[in-house]
Amino acid sequence: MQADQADIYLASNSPRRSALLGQAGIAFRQLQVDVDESRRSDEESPEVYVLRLALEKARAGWQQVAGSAPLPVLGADTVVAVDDVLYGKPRDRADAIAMLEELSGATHRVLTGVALVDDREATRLSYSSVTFRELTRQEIERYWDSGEPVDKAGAYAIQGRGAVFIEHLEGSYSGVMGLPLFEVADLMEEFDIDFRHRW
Ligand SMILES: Cc1cn([C@H]2C[C@H](O)[C@@H](COP(=O)(O)OP(=O)(O)OP(=O)(O)O)O2)c(=O)[nH]c1=O
Repeated sequence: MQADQADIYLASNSPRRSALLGQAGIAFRQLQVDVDESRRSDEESPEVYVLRLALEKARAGWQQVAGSAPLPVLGADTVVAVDDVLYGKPRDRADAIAMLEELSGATHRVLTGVALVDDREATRLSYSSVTFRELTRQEIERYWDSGEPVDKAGAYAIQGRGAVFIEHLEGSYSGVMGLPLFEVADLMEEFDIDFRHRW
């Protein structure tokens, strides 16, 4: 797609985020950005952290395109949180198994920050509450072996096999999957970007 036919840039390598934007009928071009995803300290709350990262990704994208074909840039970041402990993508098998054992039979939060940046900057936060049924150790190990958890915050995918663990969801399905479409549409409206003419 040509930049001049797109509504926005998406500063993300996540295939889930691309799929969700496409689902809403938003035309976009993808940008590769690289930002430091480390948390500043334990005092940085999950909410502040995801919004900061979403903004940093969108700003990094805007720096790439501002001089040439300037369309607003969308960035997003997703974490799973249990109290103030954050679970991002698992480092390895042991990390994923520990995360899933923590999520088993309990309720956790999924936070996704989204940011839209050009000369302006705006952010939205999506907050969901997800309850897992009890998982057995064998089930967790099989799930890891399926390959699905590897690049997902909290080591599961609501859009995949992980759906069978979810007893209850309160919030936003697309937000848990990585890009909350209600909030994205709201940001687009704030920037006066009309994507619905394509519907
Ligand atoms: C909880 C959950 C997360 N995820 C994914 C969404 C995100 O891609 C990933 C969280 O990692 P992020 O660091 O938010 O994003 P990313 O590194 O994959 O992509 P980028 O920074 O380039 O935009 O977890 C799912 O796909 N399904 C789920 O149910």
